[in-house]
Amino acid sequence: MTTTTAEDQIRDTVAKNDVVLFMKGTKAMPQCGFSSRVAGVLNFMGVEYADVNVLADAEIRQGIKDFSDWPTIPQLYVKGEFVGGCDIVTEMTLSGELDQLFEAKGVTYDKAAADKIREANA
Ligand SMILES: N[C@@H](CCC(=O)N[C@@H](CS)C(=O)NCC(=O)O)C(=O)O
Ligand code: FES
Repeated sequence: MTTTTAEDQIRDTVAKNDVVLFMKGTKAMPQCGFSSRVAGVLNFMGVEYADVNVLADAEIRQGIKDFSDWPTIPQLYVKGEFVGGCDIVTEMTLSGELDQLFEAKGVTYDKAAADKIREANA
């Protein structure tokens, strides 16, 4: 008999999707401002990503914190690597580091949209 743990599910999800956002709510209907901000950036930048609603599963909600050793939600993963939460993703968007990461990892995104976010926050 095999059992699927939250950790197995998390590993599988980040292995199968280039970009994954563990968040509260969904990309279409975020349930917290921090999750909403990161989903909003990814949506605006036209990034294809899987959204995992931690509010739907208490074991995933805890499991993702153990997986990354990071205490909060949202959590962004690119090509299996933990990138950060809301503060880090916001800073990386404004500094252009997120663009660099997507380019280095071969993730398609709309550079003009990223520039617009930076112009609006300059
Ligand atoms: N400073 C954090 C803000 C995120 C945050 O504080 N999240 C809290 C409230 S949504 C959280 O996940 N708490 C643990 C939990 O709700 O399981 C970031 O940059 O992502
Ligand atoms: S759910 Fe209250 S701050 Fe995120």
